[in-house]
Amino acid sequence: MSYAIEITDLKKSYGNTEVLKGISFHVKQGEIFGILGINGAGKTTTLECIEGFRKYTSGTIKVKGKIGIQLQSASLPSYIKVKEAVQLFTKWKKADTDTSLLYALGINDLEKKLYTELSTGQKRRLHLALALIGNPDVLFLDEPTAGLDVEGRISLHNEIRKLKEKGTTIILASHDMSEVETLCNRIAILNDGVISFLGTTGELASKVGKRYMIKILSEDGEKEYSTGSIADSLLKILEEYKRKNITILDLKINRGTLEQHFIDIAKG
Ligand SMILES: Nc1ncnc2c1ncn2[C@@H]1O[C@H](COP(=O)(O)OP(=O)(O)OP(=O)(O)O)[C@@H](O)[C@H]1O
Repeated sequence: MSYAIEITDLKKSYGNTEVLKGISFHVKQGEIFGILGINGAGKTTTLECIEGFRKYTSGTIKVKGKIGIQLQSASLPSYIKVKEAVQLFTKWKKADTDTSLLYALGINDLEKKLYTELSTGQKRRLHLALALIGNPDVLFLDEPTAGLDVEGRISLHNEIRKLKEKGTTIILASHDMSEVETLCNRIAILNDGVISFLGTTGELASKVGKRYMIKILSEDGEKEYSTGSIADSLLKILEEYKRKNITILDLKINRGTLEQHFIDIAKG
């Protein structure tokens, strides 16, 4: 198996605070790998160490091939034109001048606009286009669709999938489980400086599949019950409502979502 990224026992401290306490994982060539965690879990720190932007305390990091990094918002000057940003990155990466990326990402008609005039979605697309200049083998995305509406997210997700189909290895950080579920082959969930889950989203889903959520809306308000056995629990719950003479207005049963399981794991 060929790996694009290999991380072994990576540790990073800011002052006396150890944020990464020895994490190890590898990313296979051509896969989309997701790093998940709640705010402050260390996702950006991990990405920046791998990208080479941040010094780490110890451990080893190996990355194969050319890398492309999607900028965070506010990384570009407000008054740079889209065209100028593209030219700057093309020169910096010693790449061929090529506007097909702008066409592919649907932002070709924005060339004369100033960065500050772009919408959040347009900025994200520009950041992706800039990261793709020079045709990277490994692409780093940090919260690639943060702040986008549903349509914007779906459309950017499609672009990311197309890149995977072309063979680009993608590592992305997100706290959005649904984004990761739809895009990633494998994920690592960071919690308290260590990886608390490493595997496929399918493996995570099979754990979740064993639990169900029963949601009951009554004249007393809404209550949620988590159970592994619908029949036993539902019977007990309904008997309880009958005994207390509380009217049930609505009842829903859902399979536990990956989101709920992620929150359980991410918060330890
Ligand atoms: N430059 C820095 N100096 C000191 N502490 C920092 C620095 N950057 C990050 N931290 C701390 O390290 C921890 C991890 O931060 P990081 O940004 O990597 O988390 P994250 O998972 O990406 O969070 P978010 O989802 O909020 O972006 C946080 O507690 C943060 O306060």
